[in-house]
Amino acid sequence: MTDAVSVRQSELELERARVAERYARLDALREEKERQLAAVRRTGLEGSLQNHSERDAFASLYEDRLAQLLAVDDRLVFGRLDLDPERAGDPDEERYIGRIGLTTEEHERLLVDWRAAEAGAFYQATAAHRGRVRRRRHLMLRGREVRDLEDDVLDPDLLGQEGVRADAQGALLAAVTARRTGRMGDIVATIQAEQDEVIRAPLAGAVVVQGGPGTGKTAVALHRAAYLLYTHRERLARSGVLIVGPSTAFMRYIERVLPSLGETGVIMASLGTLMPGVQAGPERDLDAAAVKGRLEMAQVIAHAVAQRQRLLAQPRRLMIEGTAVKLKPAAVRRARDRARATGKPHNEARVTFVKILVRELAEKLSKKLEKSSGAPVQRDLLLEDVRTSRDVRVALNLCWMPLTPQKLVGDLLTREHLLRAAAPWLSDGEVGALLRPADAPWTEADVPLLDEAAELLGRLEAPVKGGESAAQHERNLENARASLENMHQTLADMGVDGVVDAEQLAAANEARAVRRTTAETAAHDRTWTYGHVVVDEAQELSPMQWRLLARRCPMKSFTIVGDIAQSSRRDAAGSWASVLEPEFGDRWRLEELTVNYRSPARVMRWASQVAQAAGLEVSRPRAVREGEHAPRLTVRPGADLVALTLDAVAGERDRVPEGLVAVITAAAHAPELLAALRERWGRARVDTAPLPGVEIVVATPWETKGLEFDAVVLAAPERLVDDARGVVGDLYVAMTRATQSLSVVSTAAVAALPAGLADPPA
Ligand SMILES: Nc1ncnc2c1ncn2[C@@H]1O[C@H](COP(=O)(O)OP(=O)(O)OP(=O)(O)O)[C@@H](O)[C@H]1O
Repeated sequence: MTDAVSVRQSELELERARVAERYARLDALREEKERQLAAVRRTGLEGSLQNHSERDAFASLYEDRLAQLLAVDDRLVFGRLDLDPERAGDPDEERYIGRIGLTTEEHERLLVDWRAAEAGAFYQATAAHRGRVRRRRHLMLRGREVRDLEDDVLDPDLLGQEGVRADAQGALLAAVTARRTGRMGDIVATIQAEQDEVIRAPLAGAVVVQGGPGTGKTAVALHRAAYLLYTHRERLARSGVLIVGPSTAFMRYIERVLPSLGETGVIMASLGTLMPGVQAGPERDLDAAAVKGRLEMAQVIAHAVAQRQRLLAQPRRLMIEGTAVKLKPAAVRRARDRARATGKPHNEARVTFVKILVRELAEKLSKKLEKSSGAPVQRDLLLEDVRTSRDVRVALNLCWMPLTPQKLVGDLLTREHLLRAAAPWLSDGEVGALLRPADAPWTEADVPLLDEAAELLGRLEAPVKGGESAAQHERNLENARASLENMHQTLADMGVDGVVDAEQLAAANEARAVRRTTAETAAHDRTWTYGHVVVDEAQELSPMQWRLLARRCPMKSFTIVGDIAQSSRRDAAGSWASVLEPEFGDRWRLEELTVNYRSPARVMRWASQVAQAAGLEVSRPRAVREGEHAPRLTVRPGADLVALTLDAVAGERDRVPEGLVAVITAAAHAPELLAALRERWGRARVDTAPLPGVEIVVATPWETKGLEFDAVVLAAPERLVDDARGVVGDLYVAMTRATQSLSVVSTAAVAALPAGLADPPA
């Protein structure tokens, strides 16, 4: 054995022992939490606690911690920093970096959470600016086992020592070339300096992260969410962090990243699920999407609401308990104006409208009754008669009907006269694009319209009084305090250490409430305002979708990631400034990511060539590797697309054994290709999403937005551009999904191919 090999071997042995020590501590902590949890549950069963909610609060506290401890098992430790001593004469310092922080029972530090300030140097130190860092060591684990290590030596004094390499890139390269599973993984072990800067940017304000394909925007956005939750735990546990992505397929793709970083409390939503109670599908009609996305739709909705507050053309005779009373247009107008003047939303202002008219009608009725009977009547009793009169109810409803957002928007999109009245400036073509059958399902483009309507309509039931949440927190805190003594005593009796304070217990209750609203925010609380919102693939959002999101976080604390060039939108703005101007003005800052970790350089050259030929301004990130496989183009005019695609897929499966292959194609071709691929490779291996066991995915560009695959076969590229009415964004997205290899197949004439596609660069 050479010296270098033996040094390396002994270093590996050392690290294996150190890592094992940290796993042992993790296991011990898990056992402890399991014991505590079991004890709490037992106390509940024995009925010795004040009530179930106390037991549940404690149980959920322990469950949360246990879930976190369980989630970080894979590659718990991934780095070591060797540091100069803080003061001369001190010993050298070693710091292990991992997914969570761990200490020994004696409170000595075993592992530093990657998000802690003390871990920052692991990501930021460079040879030029090394700070106290002498060496950065990457520990490469599979599961719990240390497979390899790699040193990045920053202190020149260490260079030349046996087994030591400088400026190592192996950990990064191993990560970026690994086979894809169809689910995004975390990058916590190899976050690069420019990414780290974005991840650790301050919470306040809006940060826009622009970057070409594969620069890690999604990864960075998710790690930033984890960082913010760690750093601002108090604040964000209560208000919550919302992560928004383009589609449910994308949300599924990313859903494991945060749990693997020990964070489970975020709320994830696709553009179609942002309106509670509405599950909207994609908007397939590009014209309708374009009109619905325009900011002026806010005005259309406002008009539509105002037009549901109608006046009377002529007096109306109403029968109340057998007596006729007249409702006059002027009275309705006065009541309407006073109701509007309250500034309340439609349904809430209606209460005022109804109250005024009921009182006036009761007044008239009493006068009439007094006149006919000659005796005074008790007016209070008449109010009830007026309120319950069928005629009155019908008349008042005709003037000012209580409305749900679904009713308002549904009517608007199905009844031409209502639409034209609310939006007289729309052209016939635009009106035609918006109108749809009454039973048409909701689409993503409808969601902001519904949200706008909900805002202007207000609640149907009585409004909840303000200031509830602070008062509620006080009450929670009080309950928690009251229960603690009893709880601690019970736990102490059982020999369990209940290290929780009242504030923690109250926060746990509230955090649980936030988490419950993960599903329920969507289901119930449209007005919930988040502490931070992360928007991925942000170039896809329409102005109306931005308006909705701004409402979800009035503090405008946002992380916005995207790539303007990848937009599918025909009316896409050419710059972030114009996208963000309406909601953010100039109060946002731009960060750029410049390195592509996904696609090989040879794939990117081709994709960029196509994008530029179409006049798209693309970021040209530097790819971290050239790639092994030259991209392939097969053009056979008039041939069978299915046969060509099957051949190409077979070729890619040979090139990238055990790789995940995607066939990306237009919606019109997807069904026949899916059927043919299933026939050839079996049903279980071929599907429309990268589900477990699937080896070949058939999808449209929209469905693959944000995703990646080892190899991509792009079938009928010309059709993608036609379907997008000439917008090349979808084609560009499709070409940039491959981590290893790309084949393009077409049965069109070469002249019909999108510009730049016919001659792939070498
Ligand atoms: N520092 C890193 N270390 C290892 N892998 C990384 C790193 N940064 C990014 N990656 C990997 O590169 C790939 C692309 O990342 P990601 O999907 O976040 O890019 P993106 O910019 O959102 O791409 P797109 O805009 O094309 O959807 C992912 O597999 C991600 O894990």
